[in-house]
Amino acid sequence: MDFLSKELQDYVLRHTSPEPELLQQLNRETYLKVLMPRMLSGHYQGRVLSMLSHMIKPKQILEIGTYTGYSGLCLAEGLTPDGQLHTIDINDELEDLVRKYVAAAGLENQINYYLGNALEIIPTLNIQFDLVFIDADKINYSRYYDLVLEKTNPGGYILADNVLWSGKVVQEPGKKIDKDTQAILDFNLKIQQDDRVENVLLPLRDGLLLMRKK
Ligand SMILES: C[S@@+](CC[C@H](N)C(=O)[O-])C[C@H]1O[C@@H](n2cnc3c(N)ncnc32)[C@H](O)[C@@H]1O
Repeated sequence: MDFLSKELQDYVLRHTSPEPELLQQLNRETYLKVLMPRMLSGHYQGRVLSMLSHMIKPKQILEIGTYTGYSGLCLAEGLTPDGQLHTIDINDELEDLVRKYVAAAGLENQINYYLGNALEIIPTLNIQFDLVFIDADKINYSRYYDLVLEKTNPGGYILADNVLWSGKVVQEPGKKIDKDTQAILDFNLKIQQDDRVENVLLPLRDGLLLMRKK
């Protein structure tokens, strides 16, 4: 679902910094070779993630849901020179592609890629994060939040993608709510009621929830 008209989307993109060449290549290769390429953040959201990361200047970033590595490379743009990004994905079929682009970006020493279930890997990470990006299976968003909140520094940020879930969060009353939509509804409500964080839901692409740990 598009929340802006095609004309406005084009205008917004024409007034946003261009997509870096390497990310254009990764974007193209994902669309050519990988299933469900719409999962990739893409030019506009990628520039937003990069801008937010530059504003935060994180030393430690956690990303849940690497996919082909696009959003991770965007977030890594704002790392401090000695900073590290930790990114987790359960799908090992994308490993070669991810590692190829991490190497092409010259970030092999700053990006730590973990293959496996994020619910099992996060508890093993003995790291405090300045920025966390939740972008994996929607059903587990609340669990990821519970796992990462204690590992987020006070004043640190947690971002969650797809929180408008193609507009299904406001579907007609009486219509059956599927499991993923219910999980997103529960997650959004939980954050709104949690006074340990301040939160702003941005209607950006499929909805990006920004949280700041107090
Ligand atoms: C929406 S895609 C991530 C897109 C990526 N962040 C981007 O913007 O380019 C979601 C990813 O989460 C991964 N995923 C799903 N369940 C997972 C789990 N339990 N642990 C780790 N990764 C998982 C999927 O394999 C998929 O690659």
